[in-house]
Order: sequence, then C-alpha cells, then structure tokens
Amino acid sequence: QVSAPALTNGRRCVYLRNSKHMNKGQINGTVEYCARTQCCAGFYRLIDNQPVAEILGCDVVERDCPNSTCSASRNFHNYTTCACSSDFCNGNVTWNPERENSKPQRPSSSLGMDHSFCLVKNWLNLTFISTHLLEFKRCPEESLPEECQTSLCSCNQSYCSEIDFNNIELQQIVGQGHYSLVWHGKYRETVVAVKVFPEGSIREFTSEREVYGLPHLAHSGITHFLGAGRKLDSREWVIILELAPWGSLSSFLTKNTSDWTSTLKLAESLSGALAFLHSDFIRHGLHKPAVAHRDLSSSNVLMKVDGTCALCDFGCSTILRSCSSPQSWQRHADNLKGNIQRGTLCYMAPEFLDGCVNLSSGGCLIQGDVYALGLLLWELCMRCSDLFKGCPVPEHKLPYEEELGTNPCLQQLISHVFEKRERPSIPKHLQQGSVLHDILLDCWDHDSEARLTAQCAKDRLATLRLCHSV
Ligand SMILES: Nc1ncnc2c1ncn2[C@@H]1O[C@H](COP(=O)(O)OP(=O)(O)OP(=O)(O)O)[C@@H](O)[C@H]1O
Repeated sequence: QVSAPALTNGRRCVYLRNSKHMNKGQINGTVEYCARTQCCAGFYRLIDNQPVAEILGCDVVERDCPNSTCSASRNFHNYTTCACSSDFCNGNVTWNPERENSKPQRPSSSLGMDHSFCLVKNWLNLTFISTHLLEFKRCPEESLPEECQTSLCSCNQSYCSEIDFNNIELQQIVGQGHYSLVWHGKYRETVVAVKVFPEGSIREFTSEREVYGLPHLAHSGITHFLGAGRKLDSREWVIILELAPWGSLSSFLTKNTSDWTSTLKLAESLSGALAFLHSDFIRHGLHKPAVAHRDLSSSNVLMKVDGTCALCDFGCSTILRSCSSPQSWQRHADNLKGNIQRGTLCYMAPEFLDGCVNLSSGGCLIQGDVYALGLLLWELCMRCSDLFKGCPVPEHKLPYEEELGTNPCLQQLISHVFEKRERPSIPKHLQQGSVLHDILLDCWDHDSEARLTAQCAKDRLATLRLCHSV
C-alpha cells in the first residue's frame, strides 16, 4: 500500500525500476511524484498472458492519458503498456487483449507517446526470433486511383522493399505511438529504428510504407527509410528506419535549450523538410507527388545529430497525386469529410477543428500542415535561450498548454483557436515586425489561403540566418 501526501498539481505514480537518468519526478520509495505530467505509465512483460510490471513511473512526455485506470490491450512482442491519469493507477493494470482486427482509437488530443521506458538502458535486450521467412516479396494490394493512367504518374510506381528478418535484432524500446512500438535495433549490423505495427494498425503501416516508397523521397529532411515487411508467421508489420539517437523534437526540447543560431538551423531544416514533402516534381521520368503530412507535431519530428530535423510518421499522410482527375479528388474529399480530424488535436488548424474545411482541392491539407509548422516554429522559439536574455527560458510546453492546460478537449480548442482566434504568445524579444515573428503569424493565419507555403517560410528563415540576428 502506498501512502503519500496529496499534490495540488501533478501526479503520484507507483515507481519501479526506473533508471535515475530518466526519472521525471522525485522518488520516495515506491512513489514517484510527477510535477510536469498528469500521466503515470506502466510497462509490463506478459508471462502466461498475464502482465507483470517491469517499469512503473511518471510518463516522460505524455500529457494525454484520457483513461483514469491503467488498461492495457496491445501485445508488442509479449510486452504491453498503459498510460493513465489517476494517482497510482499504474500499480493496477487491467489486461484486455484487443481483438485481432480491432483498430487503435486515437485519443482526443493525441501525442506520440515517448513513454517513461523510452530511455531505459541496459535492462532490455530482446532478440527478434529470427527463423521466419519473408513475406514481403510482393507489394500488398492497395486501392489506387483508377484515373492514374500515365506512365509518369506516381501512383503507378509500386515500390517494394524487402527485409530479411533473420538480420533484425530488437534491443530496446525508444518510443511508442498510437499505432506502433519503435525499437532501437540492428539490421545487418547497422544500428536502426524498427517500427513494429500490430495487425490492427495495418492501415497506418500501409500509408506510411507507401509514402516512404515514393520515388525521390530520399531527402535529408525525411527520415531515411531502409525497408518494410511482414514476417510470414506473424501478424505484425515492420518498417526499418535510420535511428535518430536524440529521439523526437519534443523530447529534445524538453531536455535542451538552443541558442539563436541553432534555433534558426532547426527552424530552417524543419521548414525545408516540409517544403520538400509538399513538393511535386518529375525527375528522370519518375514522379514525386506532393504529400500532406496531416499529423505534424513535435513528437513526429526527429532530431538528427547534426542539429537539423527530419520528419517521420506518415501513417496519417495523404499523397496528393497530381495525375488524379478532379472527380477522383472529389471522391477522395468525400472520404475525407468523415475523417477530417486526424492527427494531434492541439496542432490542428482552426478550419479542421471546426470542420469547415474547403475540400475543393488537396491544398487545404497542405495549408493545415503549414499551420502546424507555425506552432512547431513557436515551440523552437520558446526554447531559444537568446530570446529570453536575462530571464529563465520557460520549460518546453505544447502549443496552448499554457492557456488550456495539458489535455484540452476539442470544444476548448474550437472556442480558443477558431472562435477567439487566439494563438500561442510569442516571446517579447521577437519584436513586432521582426522576420521570425511575421513568419509565425503568416504560418498560423486564420485564413488558410493567406498562409505561407513551407518553401516561403524556409526562404525567409534562410535570409534571417544570413543576417544572423534576432
Ligand atoms: N527513426 C527513429 N529514431 C528514433 N526514435 C524514433 C524513430 N521513429 C520514431 N521514433 C520515436 O518513436 C515515437 C513514435 O513514433 P511514431 O510517431 O512514428 O509512431 P506512431 O505509432 O505512428 O505514432 P503517432 O501516435 O504519432 O501516430 C516518436 O515520437 C519518436 O520518439
């Protein structure tokens, strides 16, 4: 039985086996006090199909845990996890294995979950059972627009990768999203990230693999794709990616501040990555269509060791095939109508929050991405030490967290962002009229048509870098 004083703010979680390095809160015996999160997390090994706690404590980054009790349902290689929002809830897990075909539900304000266990070192060393044959010799059937007739059209390029499962070794979990578990692993003796999707996440797997498989997608701003596949006797799907050792931008900003030069470098690389994703071109007879990310957040941007960013997580993305006829887009738009609120709620553009998106072309999805880019640039500014000279740099916060708390619901965001047209407050040092200040305003403009393109944001940031001053 755990007893601890009540906290006015934060959370008390059952604590077990966290390394000192990763503690988010203060430890007292079996209790961890978490000042910055409302979420407790648990990581359990399934023994005889029963969860046995391996790691318990505060959640490192997760601020969105709608369930007050700890309910685990997904089996990731005989491990399961939960995040929950009442004191000590992680001490009492309920295990309800999900039905094979059920799809994970994205909670209302979803954040990629960098769970507590993501930094755990030296305790987990699993090796993928490697006696399986590869099934991914052919691309799985996908429904592609019938209208795509020309040979230049990207939708006729069916790129397949093969991976040899005998050469994959899973070593340690580095992150968890709503659709997958991401491992630090080795593939053919190279250190990689292995993203494992349970069967229920086949749609996200297919979408992500399709984006990574587009021609000419190799770009410094897109996480490098090494292959995808499915083990013959397994219901799980796997994508192998270059490992970003510093993890997501969100965890980086939680732990680090940057000076002005590094902030600009990050901002420019981020805008350049999105500009590239949005670009549509034909080179060497192969078509790279525009892609709308649709789930841009600081959890879905990875930090590279050279101090630049790369986009990841294309599970919600839409490929905007320029070869599609207007009728085809209309059909796609009809499908989108019932599915418009994808992605992470606090990064969702006002028109998507309110559901009044002009779906006459795919441009609305691109404009939604640029709104999220504005919020990401704001997150970078808020951790820039040179913008807070003489005062402490504020802790990393998500957009609107200051104003609406850690887990705003749709109605709160509609009222704040759509109706009142509020935006996050910009540091005083970014004076009115300064280039960066204007870039933020122009990215998150209420009028989606008036927003910058990502390329324009990148170009403006490049001029700022040359001037090298705030
Ligand atoms: N290549 C990588 N290198 C290092 N860490 C990674 C890599 N890819 C993903 N991660 C970590 O895993 C987390 C989850 O990954 P990702 O967002 O791709 O999963 P998801 O299931 O699609 O999540 P979401 O809930 O955002 O849809 C990321 O936030 C990041 O912390």
